[in-house]
Amino acid sequence: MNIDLLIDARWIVPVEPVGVVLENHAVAIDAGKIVALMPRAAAAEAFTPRVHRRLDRHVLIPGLINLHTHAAMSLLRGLADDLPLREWLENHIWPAEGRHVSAQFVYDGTRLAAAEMLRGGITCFNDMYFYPKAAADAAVAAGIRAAIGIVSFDFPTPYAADPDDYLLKGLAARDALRDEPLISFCLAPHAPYTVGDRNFARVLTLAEQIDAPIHVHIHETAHEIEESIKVHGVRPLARLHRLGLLSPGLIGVHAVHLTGDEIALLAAHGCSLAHCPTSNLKLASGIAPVSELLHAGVNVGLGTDGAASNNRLDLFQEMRLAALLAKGVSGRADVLGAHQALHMATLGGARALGLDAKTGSLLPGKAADLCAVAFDDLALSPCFDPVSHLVYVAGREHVSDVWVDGQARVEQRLLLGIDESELIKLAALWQNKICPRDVT
Ligand SMILES: CSC[C@H]1O[C@@H](n2cnc3c(O)ncnc32)[C@H](O)[C@@H]1O
Ligand SMILES: [Zn+2]
Repeated sequence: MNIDLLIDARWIVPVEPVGVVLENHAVAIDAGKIVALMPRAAAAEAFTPRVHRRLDRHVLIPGLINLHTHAAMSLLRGLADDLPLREWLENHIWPAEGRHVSAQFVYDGTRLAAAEMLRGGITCFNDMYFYPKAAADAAVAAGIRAAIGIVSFDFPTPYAADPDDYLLKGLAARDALRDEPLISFCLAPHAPYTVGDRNFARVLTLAEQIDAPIHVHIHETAHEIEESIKVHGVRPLARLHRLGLLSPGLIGVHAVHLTGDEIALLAAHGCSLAHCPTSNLKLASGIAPVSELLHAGVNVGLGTDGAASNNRLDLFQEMRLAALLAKGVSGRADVLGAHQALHMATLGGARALGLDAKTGSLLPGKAADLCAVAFDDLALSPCFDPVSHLVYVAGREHVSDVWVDGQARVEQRLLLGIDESELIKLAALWQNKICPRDVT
């Protein structure tokens, strides 16, 4: 059978079924989709590929899925460090966004972020930012899969005047991108402290009408919960429950501060969470109870959050940190092992986004969203267990090749179709515009 691409690899970790590691297998790809996974010799007999890649010292995994980011914020990376969330947002980030964020800012910032993510093995990101059409256009230009947020706040910004304006602009972006196979949309109300009940009700109605997930920051800080009790009489999660938002379509971001009852509530409603361990630590928000959430059956994916609070868009870092923190806080070395961390960074994210029929694991019929990690490094030698090394040793610098929808986007560590030096110059131009006025 003639096919587009055959990739031989020393190891393939399909993620589904859980725990499987295939040695000396090949993945056959045609028209952007995975056709088969089989032993190399059998694949060589069965297929005549147009392109045959031999990755003899590599592990091939599904492309990583960044379940929560604000991609364009890469242009604000390092602008305000070492601050807690409220001070960071109110005194630094929101003023800077008010002065600088435009469609061009979002297009340039998202291209910068997409390039960093692709080079680090990320093939899909879930975005929450202003000017979603510009973010989607940048994702398409970079060739990365993206779930784009139809954002909403109660207050006006240079992007939109009122809650209806936010939703109408988001819907217009969705309409403009409806034929783009790499782009899907989520409703993205910012947080319970910036979105009122009426606005949440509109978001829910719209999410049901267009069958899209709802992606919202929730229970990020202790202060958020105290304020909600003062203003609404209940904790934020109880408020979202009261408004009917808890469902398998809900992606809660952060969820650092949860009671046992709230964990059970999230599990009972089939909600997903985006765990962002680095951002939660850097903003001193706390540590999410991930082992308890997983134990209760909550679907958990991994997010970087924006580069202004992380300050990297690096899911290898998030996998390792998620695993280490879960062990450290539980006092149990056996919680959140390497396979579970990889599952969170791939299929967990795909399930949350409702994209698991398309991506997140290497099953025949799914899109060929793939990441090859080169184990040709003394730090990765010897290798008794490639999944252990992926999580506990490897870094994004070991990513050698990336495909999205069967298209090569990174080859032998080089981005294809993206001019890195142009992006670096563009970032410097934005830095000149933003500084020194915004540095306080
Ligand atoms: C509606 S656009 C997104 C909005 O969210 C802000 N933001 C970035 N990181 C966080 C975070 O960790 N918690 C809350 N809000 C965050 C971003 O600056 C945009 O204004
Ligand atoms: Zn965020």
